[in-house]
Amino acid sequence: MDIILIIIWILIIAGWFLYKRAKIVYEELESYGIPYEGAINSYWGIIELLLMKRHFFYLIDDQYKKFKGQQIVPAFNLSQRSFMARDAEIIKQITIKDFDSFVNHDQSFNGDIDSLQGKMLFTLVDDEWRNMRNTLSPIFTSSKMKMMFGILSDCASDFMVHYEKKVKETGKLVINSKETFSRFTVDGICSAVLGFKGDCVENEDSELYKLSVRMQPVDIWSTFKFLLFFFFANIYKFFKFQLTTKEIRDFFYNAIVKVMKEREQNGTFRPDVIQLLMQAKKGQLKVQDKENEVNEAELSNFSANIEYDVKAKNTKLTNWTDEHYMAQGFIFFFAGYDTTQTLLQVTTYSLAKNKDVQQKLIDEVDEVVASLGDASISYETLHKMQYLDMVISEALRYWPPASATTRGCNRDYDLKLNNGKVIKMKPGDDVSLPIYSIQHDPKYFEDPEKFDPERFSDERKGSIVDGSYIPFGYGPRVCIGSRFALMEAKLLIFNLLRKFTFEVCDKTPEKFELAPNFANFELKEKIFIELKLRN
Ligand code: HEM
Repeated sequence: MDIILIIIWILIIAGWFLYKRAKIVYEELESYGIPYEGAINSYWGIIELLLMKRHFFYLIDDQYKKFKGQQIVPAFNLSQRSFMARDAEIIKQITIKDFDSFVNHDQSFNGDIDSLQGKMLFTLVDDEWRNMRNTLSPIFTSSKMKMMFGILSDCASDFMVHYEKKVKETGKLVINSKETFSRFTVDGICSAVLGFKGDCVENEDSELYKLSVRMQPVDIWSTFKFLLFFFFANIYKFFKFQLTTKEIRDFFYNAIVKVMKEREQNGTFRPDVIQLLMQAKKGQLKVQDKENEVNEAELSNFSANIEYDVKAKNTKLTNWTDEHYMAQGFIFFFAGYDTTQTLLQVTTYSLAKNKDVQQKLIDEVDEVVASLGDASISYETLHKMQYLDMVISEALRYWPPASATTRGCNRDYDLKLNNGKVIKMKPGDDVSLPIYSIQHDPKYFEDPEKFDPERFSDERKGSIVDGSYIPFGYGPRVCIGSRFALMEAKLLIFNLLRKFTFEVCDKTPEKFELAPNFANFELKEKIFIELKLRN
């Protein structure tokens, strides 16, 4: 009985302490007309996350919907002031126009917080980030993507051989789309980035596939560590937690550092990311390869990456260690395979549900196949497929694989609101960009719950407001791997639709509902769809 009383008192005091802290942090916002209620929601939201009651995505979306009409509202963090932008103009301002005041992703990240995660491009800050981004950008230009196109085409062919054999036995096959597409994207990223064949599609017991599953924070302990990493960086640091296990660190050491050394000794060459990382390490990688560059702006809707100048003021910070290169291999793998498999899940599910869209895409695929004769599809031809680009663009709007991203404020900054008031932002403040929510805001996208690729047609795409469509983020800190992801996803959809149609089956869920883990696209009910052999 005494113990229960003590616990109740501890909870009351902790609750009162948190309330007072929220008041100090957010009180100032009330004077700008930003409801204080938002701050309390944030605290309650974090408790729900800790208890694994809801997915992070729903907290963001609820907060976004609750404060209709506001341009900026409080977000979720207990270590620093945190805001959520719910306005395309503000997103544009923060990510592009005033980028120099918002260079980094989040203040809690830095090199010493986690030996591997702290050194990835995603988490590097300021000039260290600028230098690394400049070093790595040449790896993801269209000329380099063309170089890797053959590697990914081979992965897509292996996938097709495997599944054609299976489907032919009965004429149709029900697949667990998350597992099926994860196996493909792990193979793709493994072959194109790490430089060896993954064999996850062919080999059901693949150790690499099992490792990729273990990398996802789905169990309580990993989710808890992730939450500490994001929301209570000081506690995370104090206990010297690491998000990655020794097994994962060893895998990436062997896959990146060891292979780089071996290739250097043996003088072997393969057109993959690891080779480009070796060139980048020696400073031999040039940003432009004009002759082979593809003008993607001419070829597709949103596939083109704008190259921003992110030159560092202090260019001397380039003495990268082996751990830095290992960290880049890790982030390319981690950020690359799960996002792209989510895109494939959403695309195939949406095509199965929207047969008219699927038929229109099949018509385009057939037209391209007829024009190819015996030749294989090229990088340029794939990117010229306009309807495929529209479908993929809509899938990325409908369910963006990354439902939010963040920017940390790195210097005093006046954020002007439409009501004439100015929020005085300080170094250490965070702004989250709610990718899913803004892409589902009827203010920007009419009938947002409808899967409608026509939004991206030549006639209509011009009316999309800048800053409201941001599946790969926005500005100089935009996803570095977007070209790779689009190429991989388009290639597989093209190959699949040559042979199969996607059908809804008994086990296909009516809608997506995310499981209550922290961050990744893990559904309560898995998506099963049927692959049916085309006549
Ligand atoms: C459909 C697939 C993908 C989606 C939707 C996606 C989405 C995103 C988003 C939203 C960001 C944050 C951008 C920002 O804050 O403005 C990001 C960053 C990043 N992504 Fe992706 N991504 C995808 C695939 C990939 C692939 C294939 C790779 C690597 C091969 C990759 C590597 C990265 C890296 C390294 C960053 C950090 C960039 C930086 O901080 O400079 N992503 N991605």
